[in-house]
Amino acid sequence: MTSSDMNYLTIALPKGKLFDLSANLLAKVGFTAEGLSENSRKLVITNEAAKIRFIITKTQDLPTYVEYGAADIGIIGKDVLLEENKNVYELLDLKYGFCRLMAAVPQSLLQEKMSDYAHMRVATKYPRVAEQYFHSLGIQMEIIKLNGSIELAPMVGLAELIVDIVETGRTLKENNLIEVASIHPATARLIANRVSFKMKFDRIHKLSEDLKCLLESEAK
Ligand SMILES: Nc1ncnc2c1ncn2[C@@H]1O[C@H](COP(=O)(O)OP(=O)(O)OP(=O)(O)O)[C@@H](O)[C@H]1O
Ligand SMILES: O=P(O)(O)OC[C@H]1O[C@H](OP(=O)(O)OP(=O)(O)O)[C@H](O)[C@@H]1O
Repeated sequence: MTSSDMNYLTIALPKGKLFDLSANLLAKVGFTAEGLSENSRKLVITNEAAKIRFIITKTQDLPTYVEYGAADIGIIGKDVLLEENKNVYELLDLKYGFCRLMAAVPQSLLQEKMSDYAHMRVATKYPRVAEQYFHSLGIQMEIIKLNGSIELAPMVGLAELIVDIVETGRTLKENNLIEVASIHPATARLIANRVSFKMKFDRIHKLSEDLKCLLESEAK
């Protein structure tokens, strides 16, 4: 299956926190399929009548599916887009999934200025974002890539700092971590494969416009 199948529009949705919000939003503009659920073990769900195909991916892999055209479009957090840095079009800010990328340290390691953290270890799920951020400050750090529960790393001496996303701040607070730098805000984005955007322009453009109108009307 490839999106070169001109009859279908293939939409990638990520498992996890953005799945339900994204599936519900798309349903409101008529893009849905029977059995579309994060809990389903089916990874490809097709609506034959509407010529829509959904694929369900791991969050971090979604931009890769869209870059290679295995999906025409997808929905993914800006944090993941910044980290994965794939060659895709970002069409629309969907204004949900609010969080921000930031750096934090345990209270006991708090320094006066960012340069005081030079050469310390940073645990993160976002090594590229972390590397770029510290590089932009002219600070060299040792980046340690982890896949989750990042807040654990400073508590057990794996790293001094973390770079992660924060939403409510509850996880930081419960683990005695203090935010020392805000790196980038993030929300869910509609993205498109560059070739698909040209070849299936009418469908993708209409979907993007319909979503934009819906978000504007819901914001009123
Ligand atoms: N509190 C939050 N925690 C995590 N992600 C959030 C939060 N708020 C918004 N988001 C957004 O939701 C996206 C998906 O989060 P989720 O935790 O499902 O990611 P994941 O990497 O798939 O998780 P896991 O690796 O645990 O399966 C994030 O990339 C981010 O854009
Ligand atoms: O500010 P808060 O509202 O507390 O949310 C932030 C937390 O949520 C995310 O973790 P997630 O639940 O995705 O688990 P993970 O650490 O395994 O990625 C993120 O990595 C933080 O740990």
